[in-house]
Formats: sequence, C-alpha cells, structure tokens
Amino acid sequence: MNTLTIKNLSKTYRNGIKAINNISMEINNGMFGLLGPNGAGKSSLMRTIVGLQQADEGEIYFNGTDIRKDSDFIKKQLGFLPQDFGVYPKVSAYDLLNHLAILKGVNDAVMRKKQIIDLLEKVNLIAHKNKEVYTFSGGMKQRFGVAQALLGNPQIIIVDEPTAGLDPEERNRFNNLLSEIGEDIIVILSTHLVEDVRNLCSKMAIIKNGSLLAYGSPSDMIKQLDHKVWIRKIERNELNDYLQNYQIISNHLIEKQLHITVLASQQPEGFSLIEPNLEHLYFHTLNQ
Ligand SMILES: Nc1ncnc2c1ncn2[C@@H]1O[C@H](COP(=O)(O)OP(=O)(O)OP(=O)(O)O)[C@@H](O)[C@H]1O
Repeated sequence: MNTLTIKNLSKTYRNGIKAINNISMEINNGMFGLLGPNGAGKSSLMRTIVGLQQADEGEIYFNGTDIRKDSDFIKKQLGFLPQDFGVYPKVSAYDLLNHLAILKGVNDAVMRKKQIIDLLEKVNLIAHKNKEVYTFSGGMKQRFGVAQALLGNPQIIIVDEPTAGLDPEERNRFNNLLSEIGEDIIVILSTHLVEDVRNLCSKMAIIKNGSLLAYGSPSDMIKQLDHKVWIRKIERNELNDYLQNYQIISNHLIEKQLHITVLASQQPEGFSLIEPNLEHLYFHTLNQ
C-alpha cells in the first residue's frame, strides 16, 4: 500500500495569490478525486506534489520519505499527465515513448521495448504505434498521455483535468482505463467534473481558494445530507425571493423549467424531498 501524506502545505505566488492554503490530507492506493472550480488551486497543488514548484510551508511524504529533501525519490515513483500535454511533431507514438522511457531511466532495451508494447496495448493504441502522436485525436492523445505517465511502473500517477474536451465515448474509455490503473497504485484525478469523481473515486477532496473544504469518502459525505435536500419548480421572477430566504444548493433548468434545490432539516412549503448526490454535496460545500 502506498501513502502520500500532505501536512500544512501552503504556497503563495509572487503576485500575492495564495494558491494553497494550509492543506493537509492523506492519500492511499485507489482513485482520489481533487475537485474544485476553476482557479481553486488544483494545478498548484499537483505541481507542488510532483516537484515542479516548491511550497512555502508544509511537508509532503511519500511512503514515509520527505520528498522535499529527496525530490528524486518521488520523481522515480511518479507519473504525471499535465493539463496541457505537449507532443513533438513528426515523432511516432512508439518512438516518443521510447525517448520518454529513457529519460525516466528505463535503461534495459529489452525491458523498455516490452514495457512500451504492454502500455500501448493497455491504452488501446497498439494499432497506432507508428503514427505521429500530434495527428492523434484528443482522446487518443490523452490515452497516450496515460501510457507515458505509466512508464517506469510508477506507484503514483497524477492526472490534471484529463477528460476536458473529450466526447462522452472517449471520456468513458479514458475513465475505465484510469479506474483499472487505480486498483494497484495511487491515482490522483484533478477535475471540476463532479460526475467523473462520482463514477471513479473512493476518496475525494473539495478545494476552493486554495483551502480544503471537505475531505473523505464521497458516499459518507453525501449521507450527511440525507433527508435534507429539497427541490421545487419555480418561476424565474421568484428566484430572488428564494435566494434570500433559503439555503440554496443550486438552481438549474430541467426541461426548460427553472428548479431550485435547497438544504433544510424540515420540509419547506411546496418542496419535495430528493435523494442527495455528489453534486448537491459539492455545491453545498462551495456555497458555505
Ligand atoms: N504561476 C502562477 N503565478 C501566479 N498566479 C498563479 C500561477 N499559477 C496559478 N496562479 C493563480 O493561482 C490560483 C490557483 O490556480 P490553479 O491553476 O492552481 O487552479 P486550478 O484549480 O487548477 O484551476 P483550473 O481548473 O482553472 O486549472 C489562481 O488564482 C491562478 O490565477
């Protein structure tokens, strides 16, 4: 079992933005969802964990080793799929993986070849191994990104907003791949898509403005909202009234009709009880 421990981590950029504000958490094998709106600090946290930038304060341990003191230790065990994964033009999938594997220290040529072929099979790109990666579709590029992140058999992989721009079928395929990988190692999935976290992650954190707002198992956290989430259809001109008088979770259109979802311990007049879900928890947490 692998353990990533983050203790009191903080990071302020030169422009004064505190992108990570005293975050502590522990992450074990399996898929961990890091959920937050744009600008919450997810990428900042990811970049700090992978050693691309230094924290101002706090500690990060991987399997007991302080990675600030021994940054090579985590680099050898880690694979990263950044948000903007660039590829060189005119290089085939196989050759690019070969090049990246050498950089990662997979020195034995026979082992390297086997690993690359195995990974291309795993991400379902073996038929495209001689194609130039820059000609791949968005989904194929992301799956290639997973293959490169898995070179060198890492114990932890970090993927930053990986399904942005993928069509539903590719998103499913990509998510299935992640979930398969997450059985044996730590996979940290940074995203603003609640649905991806709900479908894939057994543990999660919600962050906003650099701070950790919630942390734990999605189902345990959702249970706290049992018998407290209510919905009703309203007219647009009533919205302000409701916003002022109720603890709002969200308002959204269902078949063109505005619906409002609120949190209350007793049934508010005209509202019906609904089963709480991760989206309710997410919006409720962000609104608090
Ligand atoms: N290198 C930087 N220098 C200064 N400010 C930065 C830098 N990188 C990020 N920020 C700011 O830090 C805050 C957190 O940004 P970050 O990219 O970590 O958030 P995020 O949750 O990953 O957002 P997104 O989902 O939009 O990628 C934002 O206000 C952002 O503008």
